[in-house]
Amino acid sequence: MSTGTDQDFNASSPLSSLSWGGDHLLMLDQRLLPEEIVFLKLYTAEEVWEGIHSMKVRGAPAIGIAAAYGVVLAARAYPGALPVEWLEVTRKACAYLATSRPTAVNLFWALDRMKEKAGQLANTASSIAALNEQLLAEADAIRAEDEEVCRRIGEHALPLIQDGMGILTHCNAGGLATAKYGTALAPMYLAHENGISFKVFADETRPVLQGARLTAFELQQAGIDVTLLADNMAAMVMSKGWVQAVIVGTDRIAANGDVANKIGTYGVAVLAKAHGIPFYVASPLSTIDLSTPTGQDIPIEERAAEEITEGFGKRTAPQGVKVFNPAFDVTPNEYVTAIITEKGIVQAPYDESLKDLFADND
Ligand SMILES: CSC[C@H]1O[C@H](OP(=O)(O)O)[C@H](O)[C@@H]1O
Repeated sequence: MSTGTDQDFNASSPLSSLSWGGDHLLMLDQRLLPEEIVFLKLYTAEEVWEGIHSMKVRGAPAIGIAAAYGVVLAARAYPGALPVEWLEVTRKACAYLATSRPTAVNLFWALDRMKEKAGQLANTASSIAALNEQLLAEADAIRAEDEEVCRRIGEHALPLIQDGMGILTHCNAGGLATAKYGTALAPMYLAHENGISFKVFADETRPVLQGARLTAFELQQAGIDVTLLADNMAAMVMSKGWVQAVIVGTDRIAANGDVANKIGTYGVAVLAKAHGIPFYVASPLSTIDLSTPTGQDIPIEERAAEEITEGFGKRTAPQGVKVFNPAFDVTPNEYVTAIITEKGIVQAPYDESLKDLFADND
């Protein structure tokens, strides 16, 4: 396990995906990027559920943060004065928001934390208004902690980026997927701020095009050299010697180090291994799920056929054709060179090194 420096950095996504507006959650509609920048004011847990499910907000940490504020909105809507009823409202909101998407463990991690906090608060002799203020403070803390966690991931990963390197990434694990900085993109922002010269190759990441629409957008805005690739081009750029490292994010890491991430990541990992290129996964501890034994136990979301048959705004496949649209795949741990966390970089054997990360949390 390595230890990072205490550098700070300001660069990140040019836009914040989520912020609290006093009585609403302000959510950037990421489905409209990069052409349109539209912020939505959400006033109910139902609107937050829909924002997560339809991917207006996406990215494991951002999904967890949005859900936390969704619980706050539900609690604030309780009209009564009984803490026991208030607690029931918050618990129902947590269960409801947990149905919005199945794979990113940050959603359940954040909701479990909000549920635990609500349980603690309901046992105090506070007014409902005070309970709501303290529950909001917990959602704010989840957001603020994620920002610090991503910054630390950037610091620990910084030594992996040297002058002249080419780095390939898949999907979007940038500031838009988190509170700020991102996970996989955090070291890229920090390296750029430190004057390191490197190139990024961003897979467009079909079918929702998070790489083209979000990663290319974020990095271009930050002045980072980014080249957009169709997903079937990764092998060629690796064969040309243009890529010296792959850095991706993740939605859930199982206890054995298997990594669930955006569909297509597994293929990139196999290609990286075939070309002798290190494959790094940037992950907050909140995305590591020791209660899930292996990658085969991770629920993989399947999304609507239209994301594939009409993803570019026009039909590109025959009516009635069968479609398989898994939103994630699982990269077996043997393809993972190292996992970069806010506590440092860990390597195999992951069933031990991941457990050690949580040892001093007990
Ligand atoms: C920093 S988490 C980013 C992670 O989430 C993305 O999935 P989605 O856009 O469907 O929420 C993708 O797997 C990214 O690697």
